Amino acid sequence: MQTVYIPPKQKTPKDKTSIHTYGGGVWAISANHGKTLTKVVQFKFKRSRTEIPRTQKLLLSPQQSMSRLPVMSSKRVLACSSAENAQDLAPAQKRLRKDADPVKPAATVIGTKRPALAATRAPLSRPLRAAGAATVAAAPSRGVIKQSVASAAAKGGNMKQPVASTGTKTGGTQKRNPWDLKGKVSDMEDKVRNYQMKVKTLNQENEVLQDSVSQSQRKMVQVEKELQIQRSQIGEYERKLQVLAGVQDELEKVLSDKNFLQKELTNLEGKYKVMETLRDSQETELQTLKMKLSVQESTLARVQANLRDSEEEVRSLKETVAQQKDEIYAGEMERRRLHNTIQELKGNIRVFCRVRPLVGGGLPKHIQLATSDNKAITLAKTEESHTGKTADTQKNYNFSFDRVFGPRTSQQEVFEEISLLVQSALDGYNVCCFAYGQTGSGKTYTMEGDEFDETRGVIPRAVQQIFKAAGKLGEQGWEFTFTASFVEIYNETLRDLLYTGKSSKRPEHEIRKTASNEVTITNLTYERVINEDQVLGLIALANQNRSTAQTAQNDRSSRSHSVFQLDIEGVNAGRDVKCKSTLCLVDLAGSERMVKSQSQGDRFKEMTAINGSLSNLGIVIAALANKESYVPYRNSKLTYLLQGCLGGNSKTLMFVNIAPEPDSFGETLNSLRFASKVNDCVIGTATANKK
Ligand SMILES: Nc1ncnc2c1ncn2[C@@H]1O[C@H](COP(=O)(O)OP(=O)(O)OP(=O)(O)O)[C@@H](O)[C@H]1O
Repeated sequence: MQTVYIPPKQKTPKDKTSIHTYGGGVWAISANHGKTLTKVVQFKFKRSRTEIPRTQKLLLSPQQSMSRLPVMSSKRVLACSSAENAQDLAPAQKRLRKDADPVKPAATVIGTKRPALAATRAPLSRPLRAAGAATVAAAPSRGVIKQSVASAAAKGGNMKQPVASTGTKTGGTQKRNPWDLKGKVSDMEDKVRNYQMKVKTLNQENEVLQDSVSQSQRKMVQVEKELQIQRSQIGEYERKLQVLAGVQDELEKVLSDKNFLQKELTNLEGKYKVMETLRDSQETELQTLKMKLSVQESTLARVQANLRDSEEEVRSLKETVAQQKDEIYAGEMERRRLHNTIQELKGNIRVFCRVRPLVGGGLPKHIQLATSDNKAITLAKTEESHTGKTADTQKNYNFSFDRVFGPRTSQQEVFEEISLLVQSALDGYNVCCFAYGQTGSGKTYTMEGDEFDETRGVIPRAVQQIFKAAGKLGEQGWEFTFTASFVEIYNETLRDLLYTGKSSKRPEHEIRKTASNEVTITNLTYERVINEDQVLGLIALANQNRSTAQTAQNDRSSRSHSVFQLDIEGVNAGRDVKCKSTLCLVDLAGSERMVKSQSQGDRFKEMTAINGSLSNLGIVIAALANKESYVPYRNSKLTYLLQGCLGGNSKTLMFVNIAPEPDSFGETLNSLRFASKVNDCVIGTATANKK
């Protein structure tokens, strides 16, 4: 007989080691997840009075323990199949430890010489109570386990109480006498049978528990799968949560925007109300305006009807105007024709005589002007008797001219007589007006005059008339261009009076005739002018430039001819008519004789040139009057320059200016004689330069 038990003093260590039976062995499994598995087997055989003297303690790994499990026949065994099983059973062990007393991990093996007693391998997971009652750690059902344990405990309790077949009883069990070995053997055999039945029962329970464990494992696998699914779902939920967090942020932003928009909406609503009010007022105003508009439209309709009538009237008037323009043009042409006829009747070369007033006013006795008309002048000379015995004789020199102006004749009256000639210049006729007379006789006064309006001479007044008449002709479709030049002839040398460059670089000039037989001067300034002021400016410039060489009698201007020319070109595009003419205004040099001036040197040269040019002027005029085949224009610069204005295609006016002083009698007589010769000339009929 042998008895296996765990001594009460061997407590389960507080290091959470649990005790299990397996394979007929008793196992102490530490709490480190079964990695350290201690096999505790304690056999205590009581053979007669012999006691197994020593306790055997084995420390094995789970694998070793599995391969070296001892065989236990009818002993209580604590076992563990493997570390893995130990891990699986750990939670149940914890529960068991709460109920069971701690079991000392060490096991004492009694009777190691009888391992065959544990031949039947016990099923896994059968923890035992320290007091001998076994507890199954990995029981699938707590109730089952407890029941089994209770049963085992009850049986264990019986196990601890040896049955005495013979002998005295101790505690209800008959105690056999020491010598009753047979009885003892019988008791032991009973015990063995009990244990075998118990083992059988335990094996059955163990199978049930294994089934339960495998079910639990399957469930656990399923639970793990579910756990995995739930984890993945959790992951999915977390992702969704993140998305939802983003959505929440968006939502917050949207809410913020919404609040902002709400405020904006509130503001806009306020503005909208204001606009509505404004709209209402504007609608009212619009209605008023519509009413006004309808009134205006009706008015407009009336006005448009009136306008149509007016347009019709305007068309009619335009036709009338055009007709009248034609009539005006025809009248203008007729006026020109008549004007030209009158000029021709008056003679294409006319002579006006003008007597300068005396310094103190009045008229000297030797100059007598006709009172009947203004065309005669008598120069009377009283000749004293050489013997003194006879009375003084008076010799009269009578001259008649186209017009004689007395000393009181104003500049305006003088100009009125020549204004018709100036008009001819715009009609396309060449017009030449020159002043002849001795120095100081009033030539410059007649041609240029003074600065003031009343005393202005022929040139400024002619220029004024030209531009005024050109403006009026513009209404009839005429467009004019004017080109001015101012040249001085001194000692038969041409000088540009409009020159503005350095005097050292003053160019020389020559008179040339163009292919169209027009006279032109090389290197001369031809200034395009568009109004009267420009021309007056040029005249002022010319006066500045004019040479003023002083002499005993007068300045140089007296001994030079100044020629102002205004070239006029007119175009009437509507009637396809052009005209071209030149207005030539000449202030001749003084015509006094050399004897009187007692000229010497340069003065003599000057006078020779002057007399030459003036006498040549008379010769040319006479040649023209006599219709000679050869007219010596080129004998002097003056006649050469005035060739275009003196020919048959021009209207010429000569002023003969006479000084009233008695000592100028001779020069006056000479001037009047010269003028009378010119006046007797009848130059051919002038024709307008029209194309
Ligand atoms: N009709 C006039 N009424 C008033 N003063 C006049 C008249 N004619 C000439 N005079 C004056 O007589 C003076 C001499 O006249 P002006 O200079 O015109 O003579 P001129 O013939 O041009 O002399 P020159 O040949 O030297 O140029 C000037 O002071 C001028 O103002």
